[in-house]
Amino acid sequence: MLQAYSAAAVRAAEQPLLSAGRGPELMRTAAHGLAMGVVSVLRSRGKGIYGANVVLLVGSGNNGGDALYAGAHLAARGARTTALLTSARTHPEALAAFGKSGGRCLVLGADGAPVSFMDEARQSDVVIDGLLGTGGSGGLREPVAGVVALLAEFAGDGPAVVACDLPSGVDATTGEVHGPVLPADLTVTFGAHKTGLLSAPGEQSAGTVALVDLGIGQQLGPPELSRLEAGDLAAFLPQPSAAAHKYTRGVAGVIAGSVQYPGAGLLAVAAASACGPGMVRYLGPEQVAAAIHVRNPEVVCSQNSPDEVRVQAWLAGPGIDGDQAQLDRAAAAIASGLPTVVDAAALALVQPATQAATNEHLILTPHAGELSALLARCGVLVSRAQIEASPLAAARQAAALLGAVVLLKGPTTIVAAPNGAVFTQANGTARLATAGSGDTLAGILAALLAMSAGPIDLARTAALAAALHGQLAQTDVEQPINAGLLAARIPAVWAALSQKR
Ligand SMILES: NC(=O)C1=CN([C@@H]2O[C@H](COP(=O)(O)OP(=O)(O)OC[C@H]3O[C@@H](n4cnc5c(N)ncnc54)[C@H](OP(=O)(O)O)[C@@H]3O)[C@@H](O)[C@H]2O)[C@@H](O)CC1
Ligand SMILES: [K+]
Repeated sequence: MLQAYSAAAVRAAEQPLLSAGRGPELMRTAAHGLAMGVVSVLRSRGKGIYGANVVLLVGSGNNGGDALYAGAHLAARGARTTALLTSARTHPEALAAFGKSGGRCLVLGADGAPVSFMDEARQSDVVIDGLLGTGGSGGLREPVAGVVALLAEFAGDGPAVVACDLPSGVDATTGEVHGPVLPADLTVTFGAHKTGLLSAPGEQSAGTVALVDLGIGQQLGPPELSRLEAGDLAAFLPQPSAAAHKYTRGVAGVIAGSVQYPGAGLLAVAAASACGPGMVRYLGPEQVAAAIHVRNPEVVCSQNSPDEVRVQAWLAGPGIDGDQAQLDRAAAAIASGLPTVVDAAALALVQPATQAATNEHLILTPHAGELSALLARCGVLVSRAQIEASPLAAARQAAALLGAVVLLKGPTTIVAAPNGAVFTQANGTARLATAGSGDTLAGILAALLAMSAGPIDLARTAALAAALHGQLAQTDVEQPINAGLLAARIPAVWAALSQKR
């Protein structure tokens, strides 16, 4: 499991080593890791260090110092290195080491970078972004911001970008992005993953993240957030025991779809069933049930109320807009006390928790717009755009106010629990942002809840569902995909993941 920490927590963990006078050693280790990252990027492009053109963007703090020491390492091995010093202050020892190794320095003027630097950067093999690290606050300021905006324009098919600790302008703790950021191909981060590297929108500028061990692991407290990796998926995907029968394997109840929107019911049921629970019960209109039976004859369909049937977990909400009977069933599922995934139209039925009615059995699965409406019901007015700019904070706030697990969909899916636990998953690609994809996720999650034995960790199960859902888009990445194709991929993807046990 990946674990990430705030900038303050990483600094606190480093402090004993700094107090013991080991700061220079830490910086050397960090810089060496950064240089190795640059070498790996050069190799992936068929180049060696000797004769490579490397450009450094150097800020006033230790982040710039790391970049300069890495530049010195590369210059000493034959790279042509040019640093753009962006502040009157530069880490003195690192600057001296860089100069001694043959690195060249140019200085940022009030009106921007020298033209020769921009030309060189455009033709370089790698740009090292060492402007701001954990000490940064707010976005890059002018004139650096202008330089970065220009570099970002040609970063796609120009030089590779390697970020030092984190892409400058990404908040290390919140993942918020203020102003222009140079999107990195590789981020070499030091000591521990920073929360901002595993949260949207910052994560989308980080590229691949490589961690350099600084030996501070023992000093780090509890993580701010966790991320399930392949081995965790293998361990946590439920496997039926030898003695299992259809009821012990779990029954997932699905309240989704309506005459007007039958597709949501079909997609949710198909996904839930493909996960292999003991049974899927569908509650909804006869017309939708008839369509479900064409593709999923194993599903037991009825027009019952949730109180009249036995399940281990519910999904309520996809495609039930405007269907009063379905909305009534959804309300009954929410009130049942069973683990319940609340999606789409059913989110409007959720009220802030009271002593009489807790929400601790609920997993809410909004997108940013739906979360904005949920928060408004708690008296917090934040727009969809504000949530997209700061999804980690919004998901946390909603989980605390509503007393329920919140799975906020987005480029990075964020799962926040009322007890403060947070998972983020970014297994999916933009390929999953298609109509009906959320219905599939909701169906998977309901099945996983139903199949879980013993006390269920709702947040971890939600993260597991998001990760499995994301993995469905990772096979045959060249093929176009739509939500209708996803359920059929579940068994093979599940089996492949389980083999990593
Ligand atoms: N700690 C350790 O043991 C180790 C730390 N390591 C490295 O140190 C990094 C943290 O270094 P750091 O604390 O010096 O801060 P850093 O991110 O370089 O920049 C802060 C400077 O930038 C400025 N500034 C702030 N905001 C700004 C803005 N928006 N736009 C422009 N400028 C802005 C601010 O100056 P100010 O403007 O406030 O005067 C301040 O001087 C960390 O990320 C890692 O790379 C590694 O070597 C391993 C060991
Ligand atoms: K940086």
